[in-house]
Amino acid sequence: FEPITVGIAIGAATALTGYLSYTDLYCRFAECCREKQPLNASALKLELEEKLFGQHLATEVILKALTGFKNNKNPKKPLTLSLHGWAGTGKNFVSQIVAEHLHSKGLRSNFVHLFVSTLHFPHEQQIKLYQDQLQGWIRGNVSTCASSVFIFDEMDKLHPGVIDAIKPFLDYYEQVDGVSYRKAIFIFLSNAGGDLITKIALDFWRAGRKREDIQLKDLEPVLSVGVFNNKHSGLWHSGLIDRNLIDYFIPFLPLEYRHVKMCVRAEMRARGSAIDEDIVTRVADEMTFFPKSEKIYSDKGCKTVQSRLDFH
Ligand SMILES: Nc1ncnc2c1ncn2[C@@H]1O[C@H](COP(=O)(O)OP(=O)(O)OP(=O)(O)O)[C@@H](O)[C@H]1O
Repeated sequence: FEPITVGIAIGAATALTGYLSYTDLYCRFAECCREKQPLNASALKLELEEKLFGQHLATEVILKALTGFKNNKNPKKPLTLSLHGWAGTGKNFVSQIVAEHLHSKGLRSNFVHLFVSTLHFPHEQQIKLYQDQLQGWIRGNVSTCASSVFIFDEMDKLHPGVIDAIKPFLDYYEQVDGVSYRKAIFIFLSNAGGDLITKIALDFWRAGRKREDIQLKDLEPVLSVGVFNNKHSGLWHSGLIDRNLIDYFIPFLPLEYRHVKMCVRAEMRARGSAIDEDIVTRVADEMTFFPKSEKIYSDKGCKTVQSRLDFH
């Protein structure tokens, strides 16, 4: 080897490691968009199994969808998940967990964006403006970070048509105006279809069948058609469904008395208190249950558990 060649090689190696450690150092203090960072599927599985109660279908589908998508080096379209179910059954809770596994700061990350219909798109007269803004926001954010996550809460309160503005981004295009959306993830949350899910869960219960025996195929087709035909679903006659751009319709089952108790215990644990079964029972007994005759499912899921616990 000539000394000059060796010198260049050493120089290049130093520059490279210097660059790498600089990047590492930088990303330790400032948030970086790590597009290629793999998903820790077993950690996600463990967290969902430990923390999400009574949602065997959602757990299974979310795991499958995310691992498949993140393991695919060349996805043909962004991942689109539509979460449906009764109030307080864990849709926001799961989105938060998923967001944290994709970008460690979760909902506080610069690459995770939460839109709430009644907050961000309240006026029916402004649909055109919202569509333009939405396109601009999404284009800007995906240009900055290809693996951006967009969560749309309260889809059922979104004026019909608003969401169709993002249809071009969800489609099978390699690029739209020079930006590729294929690594992005879109999550829609909605109460629409909650009645259909409850009906099927109730049918199983009345037939003496186990809740865990409900399969995705019992619910997914009913859900997609139901949501498409529901004027108040945010996806009414939506091109997103028409064009099969939603990859998974994920049902959240209504929560039973035993699940509410599990939520109370989880909350006590999170507060660092010892589990007091008397209090657990008292809090769960204060919740209201439906249908009137059988009183199986909690009206508000686990939603008011935290505030109720404050009174005990
Ligand atoms: N299945 C569940 N397992 C564990 N905890 C739950 C579950 N469902 C709800 N919770 C608890 O209740 C709180 C409220 O639930 P969450 O906000 O996720 O409901 P939601 O389905 O998004 O309701 P909404 O449709 O009204 O927005 C969560 O922060 C969590 O603490």
